[in-house]
Amino acid sequence: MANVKTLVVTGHGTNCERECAFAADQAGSDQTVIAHFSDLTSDRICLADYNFLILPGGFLDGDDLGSAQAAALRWRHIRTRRGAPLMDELRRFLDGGGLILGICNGFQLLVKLGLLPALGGAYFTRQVSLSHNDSARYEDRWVTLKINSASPCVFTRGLDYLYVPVRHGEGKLVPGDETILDRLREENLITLQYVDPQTKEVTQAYPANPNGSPLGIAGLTDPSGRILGLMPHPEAYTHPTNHPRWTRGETSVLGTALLQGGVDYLRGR
Ligand SMILES: NC(=O)CC[C@H](N)C(=O)O
Repeated sequence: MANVKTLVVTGHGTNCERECAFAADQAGSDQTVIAHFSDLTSDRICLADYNFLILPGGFLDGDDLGSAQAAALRWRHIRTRRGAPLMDELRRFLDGGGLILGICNGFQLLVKLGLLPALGGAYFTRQVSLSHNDSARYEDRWVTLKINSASPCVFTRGLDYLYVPVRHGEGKLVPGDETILDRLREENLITLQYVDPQTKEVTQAYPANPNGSPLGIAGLTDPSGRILGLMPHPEAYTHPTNHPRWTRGETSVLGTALLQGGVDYLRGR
């Protein structure tokens, strides 16, 4: 039974690292560390010592050049103090069976690094982007999500619907070419979709879909199912009283369930 060692990477404008670490602990992570990005490059922190990497939400580099765009370049081109490219460590982390969860700004980083969706196993090749919401506004409210049970994603096993908050300005998925949406469907890499809260039908219509993402795409996985990126914030729903209508007795599956799925997978359950 593997110990779950979680690394939450912060710095350069992230703002959800403490919530993410709290949710990881709640999901049963044995060891959870919040580290600045520079700790990775100064070799104070080594990715190889962890098996669960969380890229939290926030405003990396102030969303200048587009959300997570500069951060993706930083990850892609920086070397650690020992001289090795950080990307080599990330590759080894994935080859070694590590899990990655990217939330909101973290999801934006994963697509801009080309780690999601990795259609056809083409990792580190950018195939989609996340860009400005159709509303041209920052959207900050709760949404209903449907989970695709046919997806290989290890985080969402056993879940059907989630009710969680979104807070983003750039959440609309933009495919790199006209074949991508079909391929995402065929390879079952669409893990989470916005649905109408009444009919539970997948929707591209505002406001149930906060950004106009095609096919209601709210979250994607990779072919291994060990990487999940999503625009909504599961780590913001860790207690029943986070639910906007808890005083009326309303409740639902906590967002923590997603992190729990990752922890259970690492434990071999
Ligand atoms: N909460 C977030 O992570 C927001 C991500 C990004 N800054 C956006 O507005 O789209």
